[in-house]
Amino acid sequence: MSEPVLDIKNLTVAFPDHLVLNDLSVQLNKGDFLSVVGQNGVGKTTLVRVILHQLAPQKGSVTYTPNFKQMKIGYVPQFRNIDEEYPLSIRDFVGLNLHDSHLSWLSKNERKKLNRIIKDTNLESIQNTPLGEASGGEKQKAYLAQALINDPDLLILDESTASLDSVRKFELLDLVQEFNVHQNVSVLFITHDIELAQKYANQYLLMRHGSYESGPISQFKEADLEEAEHA
Ligand SMILES: Nc1ncnc2c1ncn2[C@@H]1O[C@H](COP(=O)(O)OP(=O)(O)OP(=O)(O)O)[C@@H](O)[C@H]1O
Repeated sequence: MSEPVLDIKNLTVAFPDHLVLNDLSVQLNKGDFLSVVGQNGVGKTTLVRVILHQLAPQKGSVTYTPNFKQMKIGYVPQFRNIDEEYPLSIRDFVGLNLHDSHLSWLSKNERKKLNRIIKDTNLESIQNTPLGEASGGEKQKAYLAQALINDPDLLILDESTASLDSVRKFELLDLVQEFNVHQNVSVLFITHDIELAQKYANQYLLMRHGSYESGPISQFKEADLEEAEHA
């Protein structure tokens, strides 16, 4: 039987002026690739903020296995442009997540980890390029490598493929799929792109204002999303 990584039960989040999440329950098992879809403002990022303990729900719970403290979570944000003058190379940027000590240099082990992730995310040939000079697809790959460097149990992609062209979207998600399949990293993928949502996921969560639907991706009906997107 699959082991739950996240068990989200009856989650309710309200801001002073409106209710955003209303009794949302969904489970993410070890090795799942869960696509989360739904129209703008339905609460996808709010859900992520609750999972990351940045926001406390009014009701409901998220249970982490083994527990929140021990769970390693990697996060890849939506594409944002980085100043051309940004001084760090791609390699140094990816390595930022390794620094958990006061030392300003990397240990032998950390260097090994960094070399491995740079290689596994196909960044070797451009690792010394300043991040500010990299293309959009390369920047997103650098964010992905940074999120993966500590071998997360859960990888959250928050519209990370938005504004990439279709070749780069598939390239990024092919990489994610490698880690999902071969290293059993569970993935929560927020997207408006139905093609990607269906191609890579084994599970889906369709969010509507106040009602939710989830299950194996084979049961996902595009018509439901269209209806939800235009509700
Ligand atoms: N701190 C806050 N205070 C008040 N309202 C908020 C706050 N954060 C989010 N909201 C509102 O909650 C709703 C859900 O926002 P959220 O960002 O979770 O939606 P989303 O589904 O991720 O949307 P999108 O697809 O546009 O990113 C929106 O109406 C938003 O304006």
